[in-house]
Amino acid sequence: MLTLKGITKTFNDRAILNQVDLTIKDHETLAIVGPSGAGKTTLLRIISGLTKPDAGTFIWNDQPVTPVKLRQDGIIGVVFQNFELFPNLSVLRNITLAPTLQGTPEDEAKAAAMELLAQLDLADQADAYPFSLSGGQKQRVAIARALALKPEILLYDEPTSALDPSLRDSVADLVNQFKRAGMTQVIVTHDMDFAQAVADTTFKVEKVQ
Ligand SMILES: Nc1ncnc2c1ncn2[C@@H]1O[C@H](COP(=O)(O)OP(=O)(O)OP(=O)(O)O)[C@@H](O)[C@H]1O
Repeated sequence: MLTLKGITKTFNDRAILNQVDLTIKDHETLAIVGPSGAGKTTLLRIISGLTKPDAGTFIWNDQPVTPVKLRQDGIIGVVFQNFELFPNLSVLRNITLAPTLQGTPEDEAKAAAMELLAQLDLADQADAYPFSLSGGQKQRVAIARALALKPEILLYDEPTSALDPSLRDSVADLVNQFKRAGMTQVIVTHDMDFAQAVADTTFKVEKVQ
């Protein structure tokens, strides 16, 4: 369980998040919703260790922790809104890069990546480069890349917004499949129908006046 307490963030003297408390329970899928500009992405970036809060504490399984450490330790994985794949690396290499940098032997990392690609219906794209993939395929590679580090919590930033609306249901199916497998997931979305289709819990970020 990850607990955030008193998360506060100001940009250019404008308060975006003010004393936000949030608990992410094991195995739940939590949707972070709220109006545009309320600070949803900022909160996700703080949980990912990509943005430093001005104040606040994080407790992981009863121990104080920093989000940077959680991400470095592979406890938190992130699927970015625009996928952020490495354009000069094949699909397979996009997925094996972080595990091999962390010391997993190349063969082992490749075998695990091929398994993930097969699960995500992408096995035939292992040698492709990101430019040749559809939006939905890029997203699944981004998900495979995050899963390759075996995170305990998977974060998604607006997973439906960079995709054709017709793909929304397939993203919901995937998220629900991971949920059934026991994954803990946190999803920033402005899409209330999507949130309703996947979330066990909804957390609303309010705009600070
Ligand atoms: N690095 C930054 N520097 C300055 N202002 C920022 C920065 N990042 C975000 N902001 C501002 O913080 C506010 C919240 O942004 P954020 O992207 O977190 O909102 P959001 O709820 O995710 O919005 P949306 O639904 O439109 O994506 C916005 O007004 C944004 O302009």
